[in-house]
Order: sequence, then C-alpha cells, then structure tokens
Amino acid sequence: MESQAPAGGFDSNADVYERLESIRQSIDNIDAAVIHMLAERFKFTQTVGRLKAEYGLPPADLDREARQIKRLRGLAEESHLDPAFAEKFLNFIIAEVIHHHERLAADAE
Ligand SMILES: O=C(O)C(=O)C[C@]1(C(=O)O)C=C[C@@H](O)C=C1
Repeated sequence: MESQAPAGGFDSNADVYERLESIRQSIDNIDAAVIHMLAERFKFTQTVGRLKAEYGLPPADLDREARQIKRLRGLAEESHLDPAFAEKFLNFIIAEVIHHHERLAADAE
C-alpha cells in the first residue's frame, strides 16, 4: 500500500499503527456491546416464543414487524446510518427469532 503524508505533517509508521490500534480497540468495544445487546434481545424473544407456543399464537407478527422497520429506518436516518441496511439487519435478526419460535412451537405440540 502506498503511504501518504497527512495534511498536518508527517506521521511515522509507528504513529499510524498506534492510532489504528486505538481505533480498533473502540471498534472491538462496540462489537462486544452489539453481541451483549443481541444476547439480551434473544433472551426476551425466547420468552415471547415460549408465550406464543403456550397460547398457540403464530410465530410471526407482520404488523409488529412493519412498525419496527418504520421505527428503525427513522432512527437510522437520524443517526446517518443507511436505512436500507438497518432494515436488512432487523430482518436478518427477526428471521432467526422466527426460527426459534417455530422450534419452540414444534416442541410444545
Ligand atoms: O414481538 C413479537 O411478536 C416477536 O415475536 C418478536 C419479533 C422480534 O424479533 O422483534 C419476532 C417476530 C415477529 O414477527 C415480530 C417481532
């Protein structure tokens, strides 16, 4: 890779790697937070899945999903995150949740 001197002056390779390492530590902290948040979310959705299985409710609730997507797209826009990405990410998580719900419903039969 070609090296480029920044506008403010010349940084040694060691400085650049130090900065990169520091930014990566923050990225690692955020990735850890995302995993912890997802684990908590799945704990709650498992509780929802058990409730749905017990009372014979359908695993998916498309009206609820439409409201969640609308809300998350709005939050993404406010945060300068691509709303299409936010929607894809939520759909990816919900698809996994629905698999879990279906398994719980099958076990309850
Ligand atoms: O709220 C529910 O009814 C859920 O089952 C949770 C959840 C979700 O993961 O947010 C998953 C599936 C539904 O289609 C809607 C939402």
